[in-house]
Amino acid sequence: MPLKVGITGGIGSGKTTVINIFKTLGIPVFDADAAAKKAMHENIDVKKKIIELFGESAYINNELDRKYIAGIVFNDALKLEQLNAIVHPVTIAMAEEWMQQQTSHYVLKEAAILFESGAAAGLDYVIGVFAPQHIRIQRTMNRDKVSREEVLKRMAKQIDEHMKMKLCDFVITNDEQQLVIPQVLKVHEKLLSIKNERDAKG
Ligand SMILES: CC(C)(COP(=O)(O)OP(=O)(O)OC[C@H]1O[C@@H](n2cnc3c(N)ncnc32)[C@H](O)[C@@H]1O)[C@@H](O)C(=O)NCCC(=O)NCCS
Ligand SMILES: Nc1ncnc2c1ncn2[C@@H]1O[C@H](COP(=O)(O)OP(=O)(O)OP(=O)(O)O)[C@@H](O)[C@H]1O
Repeated sequence: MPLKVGITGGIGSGKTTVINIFKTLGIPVFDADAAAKKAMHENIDVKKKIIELFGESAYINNELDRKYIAGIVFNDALKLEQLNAIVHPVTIAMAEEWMQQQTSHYVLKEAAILFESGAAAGLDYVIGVFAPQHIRIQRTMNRDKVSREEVLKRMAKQIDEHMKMKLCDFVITNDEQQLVIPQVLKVHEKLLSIKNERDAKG
């Protein structure tokens, strides 16, 4: 069984960018955002609950209207909590099933809200990807073509970044000053040696 390793960091921290380096090292990655989206489109029970919560206009031609839902949940804490309660347990179960099938030394589970969703509890280690807030805001505004206010609203639903990093076992700084690849290699080597030690102990 591989080590189960989470990788987290707030919106725009550069998780996807860092993960692409781990992928070149042959490490399988579970994308929790993508799994949540899949569940919201394909899981009949999840879809039913979402329609109960947001009404028929939650879907247009069977496609989740993400802009519409985002407009509600990032302005209404209770609705976000209710949406999370529908989606997160299903996503966590999907990740668990996927991780059990992998044969590598370790696997990565990527999620912006790994601690917030309770998913970190089932993992062996967590890697944090850190970037300062002003860089994260600018990156997300550029990538998603959204306003500063929209980015700030999502940030407000995520644990403070410094606190999040304190909860992590490893931190990779992606601030455009420090080189990222050597930091990834260091964490990779460490995880391989932990796994080897674990296997040697039986
Ligand atoms: C509200 C939705 C429809 C908006 O879709 P949209 O395409 O605009 O955003 P996307 O899903 O790509 O998320 C972009 C970023 O927003 C932030 N974000 C998304 N969901 C949440 C959440 N529940 N709490 C806090 N931040 C969130 C994360 O930083 C994420 O990386 C969508 O984010 C959603 O369904 N969220 C609830 C499910 C969830 O928690 N997904 C994240 C699982 S890790
Ligand atoms: N070191 C870097 N230098 C320059 N641009 C970067 C760097 N790291 C990430 N970016 C850019 O910043 C944006 C956000 O990065 P990325 O999509 O990897 O973040 P993320 O943590 O996965 O975000 P989210 O939680 O929103 O999904 C992307 O457009 C990416 O290309």
